[in-house]
Amino acid sequence: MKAIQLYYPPEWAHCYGCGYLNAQGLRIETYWHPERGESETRFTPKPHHTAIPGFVYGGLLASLVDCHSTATAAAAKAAAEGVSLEEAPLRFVTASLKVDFLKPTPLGPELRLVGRPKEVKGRKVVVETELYAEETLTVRGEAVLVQIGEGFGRSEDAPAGG
Ligand SMILES: CCCCCCCCCCCC(=O)SCCNC(=O)CCNC(=O)[C@H](O)C(C)(C)COP(=O)(O)OP(=O)(O)OC[C@H]1O[C@@H](n2cnc3c(N)ncnc32)[C@H](O)[C@@H]1OP(=O)(O)O
Repeated sequence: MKAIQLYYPPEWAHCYGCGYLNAQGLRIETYWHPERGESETRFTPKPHHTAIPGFVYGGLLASLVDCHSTATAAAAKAAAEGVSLEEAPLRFVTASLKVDFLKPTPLGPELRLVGRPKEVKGRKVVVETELYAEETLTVRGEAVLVQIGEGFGRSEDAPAGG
């Protein structure tokens, strides 16, 4: 199975969280499981991703939820449209990101994010994510992702980062 991010065309592959062309980035890989209607990302934080010793920095966890959600949105929209990402790479950016830190996330174990599309409507997809450290749910996220066109980032409305 090919990670959703690997379908991104090169011009969309520089993102700090999910761009395969960003050597300094997290380069997360998300997989879509059509039989479950869910996505999954696995990531093992490094020692420098520390918040307080022994626990993962929350900003990193938010980044994981963010980029996991954009990938989930692309796969969910493609599934809803009955197209493959190969033939129609769909481009989503994050409009809104909500992250609840339910418990401290231990630094060391591989983390597992499970995403489910809650709404697929027009250009908008809402994705719910659960993040587990081993079997413990430590973070819950909800993101609103909006599909964009080729001209995104080339106008005066371009975002400052991302
Ligand atoms: C395979 C290749 C992939 C390649 C993808 C690789 C990219 C990876 C990106 C990684 C994630 C990031 O960090 S992205 C970077 C951070 N994000 C950004 O910079 C985005 C900055 N914001 C924007 O450019 C804009 O606000 C947009 C594009 C998000 C939305 O503006 P718009 O295009 O005018 O959309 P608009 O018509 O107003 O809204 C469309 C729908 O979304 C809803 N909506 C819009 N904003 C919000 C919001 N903040 N909270 C809730 N809902 C919202 C609206 O109510 C509407 O729903 P309804 O009425 O239809 O129900």
